[in-house]
Amino acid sequence: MWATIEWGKLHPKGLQLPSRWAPGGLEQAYLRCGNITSDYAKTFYLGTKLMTPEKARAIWAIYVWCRRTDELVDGPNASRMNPRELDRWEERLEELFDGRPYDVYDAALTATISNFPVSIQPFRDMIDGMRMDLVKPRYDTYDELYEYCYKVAGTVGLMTTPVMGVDPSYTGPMEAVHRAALALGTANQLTNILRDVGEDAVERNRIYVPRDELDMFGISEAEVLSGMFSSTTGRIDDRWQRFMKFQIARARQCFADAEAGVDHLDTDARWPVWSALILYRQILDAIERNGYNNFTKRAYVPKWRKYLSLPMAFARASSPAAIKKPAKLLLPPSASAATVTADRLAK
Ligand SMILES: CC(C)=CCC/C(C)=C/CC/C(C)=C/CC/C(C)=C/[C@@H]1[C@@H](COP(=O)(O)OP(=O)(O)O)[C@]1(C)CC/C=C(\C)CC/C=C(\C)CCC=C(C)C
Ligand SMILES: Nc1ncnc2c1ncn2[C@@H]1O[C@H](COP(=O)(O)OP(=O)(O)OP(=O)(O)O)[C@@H](O)[C@H]1O
Ligand SMILES: [Mn+2]
Repeated sequence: MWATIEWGKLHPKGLQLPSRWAPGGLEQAYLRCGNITSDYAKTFYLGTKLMTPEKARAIWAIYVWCRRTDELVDGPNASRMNPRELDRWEERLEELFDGRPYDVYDAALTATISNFPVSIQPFRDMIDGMRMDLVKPRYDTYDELYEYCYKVAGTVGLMTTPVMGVDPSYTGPMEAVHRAALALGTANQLTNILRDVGEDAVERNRIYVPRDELDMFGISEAEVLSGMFSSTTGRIDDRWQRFMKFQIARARQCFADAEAGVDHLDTDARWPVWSALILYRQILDAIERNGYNNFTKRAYVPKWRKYLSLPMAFARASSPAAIKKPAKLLLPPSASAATVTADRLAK
């Protein structure tokens, strides 16, 4: 049975939702998205509470859609995943953008896109990123990896920026904000990849770090698959340490490219974004503290550091001086790879 619920006014086409999925209507749909967000990412959820309720719940709806998309290829049912399922997921996406959500979580997103100028393209691109994950276990170059990072993470920046909004006093080009949003997504994804090198290689036969860069440091694919420990010292191989220094420097550069953009966001969005940036970036420090062993040690940010970071992020978000910094644009992927040359870092 289909019931038109109170959000007809939100969407020009009028929204329809099976009533069994919307016992309390839109409010319930959003609340459920909020609960899922808080289950998966408590600190981040807390950050969204500083935003206006309209923005916060829109971000939760986007979060849940992204999380579900990721679960399709990464979750417990992932082994049954195939391109057909992703095609179906994309049809559902088109339908929900057309005002015909399939379930209650989709419905929250339908309402979101009618409230904020969110475009469908980054959502399509994220599904495409998941398709890449199904068929592409290796990356030859950083340009290839960058495309993957854009699709699975840069897209998140493009989805959420129209909800968070830019500061009314910002008069610069929107392009700079979008580039920063892309940079933060890329930085997070690169960090995620560096944290999980061992797990991805051993459990999933995936190597995301670029093959030509492994070559540059004289590292073979087989060595990555078996863990880069020196047979004489038993410690992480020197080549791997140098390689990781190079990778970490590039990820840090992406975080730096994102920084100026955060200050252009609307005030209430800055804290959650600074928190995400500061928390995620610390995973890189943790990899260093682990002596670059991302094969048998998982880099994580200890709780006390996390909680220390939140007031730091808050201070950073509230600092008016930060706004005066000139916007810095993200270099194109190959240029940005070139700025942090292997030579400089291999010392
Ligand atoms: C306000 C804010 C921080 C919003 C982002 C919230 C949001 C909608 C997140 C969705 C994340 C998600 C589930 C993506 C699916 C693909 C995926 C899993 C990507 C990886 C995320 C890390 O998740 P996790 O640690 O749980 O990974 P595991 O699966 O457990 O391995 C990613 C690394 C990508 C995360 C990317 C972002 C959070 C993008 C951030 C960029 C912005 C919010 C734009 C900010 C704007 C400017 C101008 C700087
Ligand atoms: N200790 C950690 N170290 C590194 N990354 C983390 C850690 N905890 C969570 N994350 C990542 O940071 C992102 C934000 O999540 P959040 O910090 O809210 O995680 P949480 O585990 O729910 O937090 P809490 O410690 O408050 O329960 C998530 O995508 C998560 O993968
Ligand atoms: Mn995942």
